[in-house]
Amino acid sequence: MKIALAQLNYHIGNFQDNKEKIIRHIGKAREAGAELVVFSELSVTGYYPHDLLERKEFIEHSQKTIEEIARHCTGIAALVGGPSINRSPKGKMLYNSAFFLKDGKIASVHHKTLLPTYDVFDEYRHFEPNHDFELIELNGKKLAVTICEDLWYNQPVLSAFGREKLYAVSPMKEYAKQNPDLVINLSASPFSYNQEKLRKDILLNNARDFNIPIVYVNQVGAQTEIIFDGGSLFIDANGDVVSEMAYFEEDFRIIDTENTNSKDALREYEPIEKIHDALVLGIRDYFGKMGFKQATLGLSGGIDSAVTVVLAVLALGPENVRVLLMPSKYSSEHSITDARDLAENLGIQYEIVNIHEMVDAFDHSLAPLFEGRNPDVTEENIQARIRGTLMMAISNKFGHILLNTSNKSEAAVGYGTLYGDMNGGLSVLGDVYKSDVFAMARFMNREREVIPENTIIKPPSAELRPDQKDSDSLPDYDILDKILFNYIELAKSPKEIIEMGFEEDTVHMAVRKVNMNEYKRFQTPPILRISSKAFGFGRKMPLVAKYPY
Ligand SMILES: Nc1ncnc2c1ncn2[C@@H]1O[C@H](COP(=O)(O)OP(=O)(O)OC[C@H]2O[C@@H]([n+]3cccc(C(=O)O)c3)[C@H](O)[C@@H]2O)[C@@H](O)[C@H]1O
Ligand SMILES: Nc1ncnc2c1ncn2[C@@H]1O[C@H](COP(=O)(O)OP(=O)(O)OP(=O)(O)O)[C@@H](O)[C@H]1O
Ligand SMILES: NC(=O)CC[C@H](N)C(=O)O
Repeated sequence: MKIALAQLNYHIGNFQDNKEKIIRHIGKAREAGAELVVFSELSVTGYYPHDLLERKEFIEHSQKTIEEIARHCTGIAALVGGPSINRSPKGKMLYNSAFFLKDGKIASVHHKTLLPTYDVFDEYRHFEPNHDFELIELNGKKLAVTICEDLWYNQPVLSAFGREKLYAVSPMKEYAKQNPDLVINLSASPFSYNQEKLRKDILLNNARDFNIPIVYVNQVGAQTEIIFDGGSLFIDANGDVVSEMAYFEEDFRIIDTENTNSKDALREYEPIEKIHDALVLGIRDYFGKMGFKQATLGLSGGIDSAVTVVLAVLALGPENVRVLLMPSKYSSEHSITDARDLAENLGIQYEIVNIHEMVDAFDHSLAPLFEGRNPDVTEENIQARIRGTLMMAISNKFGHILLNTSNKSEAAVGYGTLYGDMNGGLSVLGDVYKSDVFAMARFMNREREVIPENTIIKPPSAELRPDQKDSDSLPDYDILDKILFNYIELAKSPKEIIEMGFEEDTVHMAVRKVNMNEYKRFQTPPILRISSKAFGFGRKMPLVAKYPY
């Protein structure tokens, strides 16, 4: 059977554009002689529409759109993802479904069985689970239609008692009893660097365990902070990849289920490269889908703002990025030259605004109130807040969106000033540990020195007081990041982390800072997610709590 895999980037709630894109690809698939074209999970609405799914008009609009798409499905069949309402004696139930379109009509509707409700997923909030496992018959072949998590049934889910809980039902086992020729999976599986391998293994193992080929079509593109990487697959019954589609871009491919001999040459990625590409796509789609074109940020000569500005230029073009260099009396001469060199290398607009006098004016006005008190973090923060105010002035005046430059290590331990350098509309590096920010800077310089070498090799500093270094307040980043990764991503206890060989005081200090600073992260902009445990709505922690750490 010839099947077209349509790996596309959807705009949530933009039924018009999504519909046109789907119809265009149905036509393309038909012209190429495909018998079936498969789109990704909730393709009509975009994944994930959250509480838009609670609105009657939204569901009706989706239903009408699918009916219209169905009318274009002649001479070819299609599987399109969307919400479906089932009217039963118990009332109206909403399902996350795959619509099988054929002969100009909706021929059947197949629902998702396993509804993920962990990390960034919240599907039980809106959908009911499926209990029917009916195959589709098409041109003499029997097809089992599954939706994303349906193939993840044997993955332990984080539960109150550890990572033990397993789903009670296995959709694959239910379908396998009926001997399908092929499993189709409509997916919306986001990128995360520590889940990538797991995802592929799950898919390959399913094919191998049940001895059935799998057609897997993933969504691509960023939806606010969640970045979908695509990488759709055709896997043969031995669990070998026959076709692997592009990452971080739309792709369209026709496969022949009878021909599994010619395997695709798979492209090798450097470890940091996918994170890099994910963030570029994240910025581009946040701006593109919101109708923004231009970004701004403060360029300090340090590595975080350097990496952020390079990503912004790749996503939006140099003509759409404008930066401010805002030296104070504590800024070193090389910070200004490093920042200027970078701006010139990138060909972006930059201006220098010295904040020295503004800082003095604040200090002067506050002097009578602060009489008898020594300068402390208050004065340091005033500098960061003056910069934050200037950046927001540029944003207001010219319509540039401010990119936040805080990395995950800083966000974790609260090393940043509220309403200062924590300002911004979108956080680019908030899920990237400082050690990976260095790796990314090196990757960006792989062909030529875009980021001045000095920016990469100098010790990180906030430059808010004389000779300040991050290492005065924090452990070295290579140690801190490992502790944070074990605590945040792997949910290990401080005791377990100490047993791994980390110094006791350092572990307690890091963990205490993470817990104490929930309130700060609650006020940060959305963070582009590249890990399986990013700060944001996939990590829900109480602000007010007595943390056992
Ligand atoms: N639980 C809670 N719920 C709600 N609000 C709470 C709170 N606890 C404190 N607060 C509020 O938060 C304030 C403290 O937060 P904040 O004003 O931000 O200040 P704070 O966290 O005390 O200081 C900022 C720290 O970040 C460092 N920094 C600043 C700028 C850039 C960089 C860098 O290298 O990137 C590092 C700086 O050196 C300093 O160590 C308190 O004064 C209080 O108003
Ligand atoms: N002199 C400056 N000129 C322009 N922007 C600045 C300046 N200093 C700080 N900023 C802004 O505030 C952010 C926080 O900077 P800071 O230097 O305090 O620490 P950082 O987290 O090490 O960041 P970076 O590595 O970019 O310096 C910077 O990324 C930058 O956007
Ligand atoms: N849409 C989904 O069902 C996604 C959940 C799945 N575990 C994934 O990350 O791919």
